[in-house]
This record gives sequence, C-alpha cells and structure tokens, in this order.
Amino acid sequence: MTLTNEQLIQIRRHLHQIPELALHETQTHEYLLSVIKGFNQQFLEIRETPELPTALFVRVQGSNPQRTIGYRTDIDALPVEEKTGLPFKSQHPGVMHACGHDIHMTVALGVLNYFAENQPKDNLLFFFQPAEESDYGGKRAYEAGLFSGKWRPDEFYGLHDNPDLPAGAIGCRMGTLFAGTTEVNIDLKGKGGHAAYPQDANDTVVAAAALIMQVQTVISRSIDPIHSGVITLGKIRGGSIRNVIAGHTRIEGTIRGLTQKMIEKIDGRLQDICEGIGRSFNMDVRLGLNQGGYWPVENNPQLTKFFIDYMQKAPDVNFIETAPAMTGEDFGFLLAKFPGTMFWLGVDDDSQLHSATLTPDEAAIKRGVDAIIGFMNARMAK
Ligand SMILES: CC(=O)N[C@@H](CCC[C@H](N)C(=O)O)C(=O)O
Repeated sequence: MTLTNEQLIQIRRHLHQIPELALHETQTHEYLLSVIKGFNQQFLEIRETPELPTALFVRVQGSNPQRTIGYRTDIDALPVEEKTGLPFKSQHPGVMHACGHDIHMTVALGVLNYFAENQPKDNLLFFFQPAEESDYGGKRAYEAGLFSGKWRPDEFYGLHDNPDLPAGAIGCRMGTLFAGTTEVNIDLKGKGGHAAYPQDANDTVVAAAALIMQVQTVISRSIDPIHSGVITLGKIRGGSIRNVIAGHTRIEGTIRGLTQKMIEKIDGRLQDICEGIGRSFNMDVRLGLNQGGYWPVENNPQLTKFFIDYMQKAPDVNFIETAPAMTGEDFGFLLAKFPGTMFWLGVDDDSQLHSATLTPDEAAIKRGVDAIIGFMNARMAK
C-alpha cells in the first residue's frame, strides 16, 4: 500500500524522536528495517552489512533494467540539545536531528515505498547511510566493498534539506554544490603550574589564544578574495580551574573550501601557524587534519543537466537554481566514485541547519517524494 502524507509525517516524527550519533544509529536502523519490511516485498531485496552494522541497503529489481539507479540518504544526528518544544521532540537527551536527516530518511522511504508498489524499469538501490556528520559512512561503505556486483549504482542521487528554500522546492546547480571539509584537531602541550608562578609553567591557554588569532588571518590574508574558504574553530577545552595554569589545551574545528586545491592551501597555512606557535611558545603543538570522505560535492555534468531540465519542466516542481554552499557532505566522496547529482529540498525554516530550534516544514516531505519519483521515472524512460 502506498504511504499517505499522514503516514509519512508519522514516520518522520518517530524518527525525529530517536536521533542517534554517527555509527551508533541502531534504533534508527531497526525502525527503518521494520518500516521497509512492511512494504510489498515482491521486488525488494534487503541487505544488512556487518562491515557497517547500522547501514541498510535495499535493492528494487527492475522489470527491464538498463542500469542501477542509486539513491542515498544519511541517517545520523547531532550532539545538540533540542529546543524546539515540539510534542515529538527528541527522546535522546543531548542528541537531535538538527540537520534534518529525519526528513531525508522519510523522503527516501516514500520513494522506496512507491517503487515497491510500482515496479521500476531499471534496478534501484537505496543506501541508508550512517555517519554523515562525522566519521564519513559513505567512504567507509565504499572501502568495505559494499557497492560491488549488483549493489553497484551506475548513477547516484541524494538530497539535503535547506531551510532557506520554500517547502518542497528543489534546488540544484551544475558543478560544485557543497564544499569539501577537513576536520581539525589541535593539541597544545605545555607545562601546568600554579597561577601565581607563570615563570615556572608553560601556559597552553595563552598559546591557544595566540594561535586562534593567527588562524583568523588565513582567509583574510592568504586566500584570493575572489575565491573562498572558511576556518571555524568550534570547540576549545583547556585547564580545570582558575588558579592552575593549563598544561594542555585542545582546539577542534573545520576547514571548508569549494575546491580540493583551496582545502589543501588552507591546510598548509594551518600547519605553518601550528609549527610557528610551537616554536615561539616552546611547546608541543600537534595538528591533526582529517578530510575523511568530505570531498567537494561535484555534480556530474550530463546527469545534473538531465536532472535540472526535468525539475525545471515538471509542472508540480518549484525548481530554484542555487549557489554553492560551504556546508560539507560526505556524499562528495561517493560522487567522485559514481556519477550523480546532489540537490537541495527546501524546508522553509527561520532556524539554520545544526540549530537547536530547527523545525523543517513537513509539507516538504510529500513534495520531495513526488519530485524524486517523477525524476526517476523520467530517467528510466531514457
Ligand atoms: C550538511 C552538513 O551540515 N554537513 C556537515 C558535514 C560535516 C563535515 C565534517 N565532519 C566537518 O566538520 O568538517 C557540515 O558541518 O557541513
């Protein structure tokens, strides 16, 4: 039976209440499995993967397949304490679907449900991916060989919700949609001591302050202003009490750039600054850079042209051409391995992604499902 709009909303609300962090999405996995097992099983093959236990793959057998079309949704949540006040708010303290992956999963289930009832011409592959926010589940799945044989998509699609677009609008662009990112970890190791005797200690809080201020010059002084990059240091922890000099301080952040060259340039400047701070403060400053799977999201030219042409012409789709965004997505890694397209789904909200008050408009779900079904049917007719 095809899921109604009300049923889709109930599914989304359930998923919203059980958010889980990257690689720990066990309850989400079980729920997704139970929903999918309730669909018509005639054309479906469900695959669980011990190599990546919270992932889920579902294949829909096509009636006269020329190709396998992949569709990916991410399933993890963020360490954010929800402040929406919704009656269906997160039941997991300190964890929230603050990036809208509950919406992403529900749209994927809606599309899968439709094709379980209406056998597609081509094969379809649905990938419910753990760990998008950190730990790059897409790359992990690829490196574990999970896309081999009949589980290999010939082309791959995926969406991200966008609070700045009207609910249900589809946004996309040719070329780069999202930035590549590098996770940054800096450990400063000096010497702790009494607050009254700084001459006998080596204060990592002071060195961290100098480092942070120098990092602020990277984008403004080392990057061509016509191009763009971001460094955000989102977390700092050092010391234990006001009157003890901190012997260790840790800083965590993220670098973003629209090209790999830009990311590498910023990485290099950060390395220089950490080395310089280490020398001038005579302490050990260790920089860890980890790009994981967060490569720039590069849309394939031919497939994306077809996608945009379809969305622009579809009578019920509000298509909006968008600018590149500095958000990251590890779908960038998969799009470097398989041609495809990433796009936005508008969810019309005043709160931004990663905000404790993110409240996507649920009207986006059904509109997204319908737009993707329409696109897939058009693609299969080619
Ligand atoms: C859409 C979105 O918000 N994605 C995340 C991806 C995380 C990238 C990585 N863990 C990092 O922090 O660099 C984002 O923060 O853009």
